[in-house]
Amino acid sequence: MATENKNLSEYDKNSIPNAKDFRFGIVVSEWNESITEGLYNGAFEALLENQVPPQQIIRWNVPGSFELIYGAKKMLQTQKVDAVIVIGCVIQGQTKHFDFVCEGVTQGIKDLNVQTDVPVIFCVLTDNNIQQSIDRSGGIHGNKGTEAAIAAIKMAYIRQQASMSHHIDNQHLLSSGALQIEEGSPLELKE
Ligand SMILES: Nc1c(NC[C@H](O)[C@H](O)[C@H](O)CO)[nH]c(=O)[nH]c1=O
Ligand SMILES: CC(=O)[C@@H](O)COP(=O)(O)O
Repeated sequence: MATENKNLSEYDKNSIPNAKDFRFGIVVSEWNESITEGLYNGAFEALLENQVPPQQIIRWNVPGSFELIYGAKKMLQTQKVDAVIVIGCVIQGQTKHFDFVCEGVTQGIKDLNVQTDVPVIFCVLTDNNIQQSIDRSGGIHGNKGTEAAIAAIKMAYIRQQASMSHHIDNQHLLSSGALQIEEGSPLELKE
């Protein structure tokens, strides 16, 4: 379904896990600032609406969308967060630079999702013109920042559940004797 057939800001509030204990990082590109600020506001408000305290939301700015990769990587390395949202707006110019920036950011953020344990949500508009960006950052098609915040909550919850099930599996295996960990082993569970 294309964006023009859905509102990016609409979501079923009953389907959203409780997010009050999650911490979120948001890395925001300064290129096309009027658009990225609108996307950030959509994301920030959606997190607040789902009980995330503002003090649990960390914002960093980077020069452009290509720097979202490094910014997200350093946030993951230095901050205790349950998900990161990267926000950018790339608009077609006169040259092929658009293609390289879009492809580079897409692949870079994909790589972070593969290589690290914390989900990184892709909130980067890749538009033909500024009107398309306006329409998707609080305009007629809603706000992609809102969509990204909801995705971040859902992915943080999936990460939390996966971690808990892994721990339960270990406990079950230990209690059943199927898994034996030598004393002093780095795998030894500390109570
Ligand atoms: N043209 C756009 C850019 N270009 C800048 C790059 O993202 C990058 O900052 C530069 O190449 C230095 O590494 N960035 C956007 O976010 N949006 C654009 O439309
Ligand atoms: C995505 C870009 O870097 C692009 O907007 C820059 O414009 P131009 O291709 O005209 O240099």
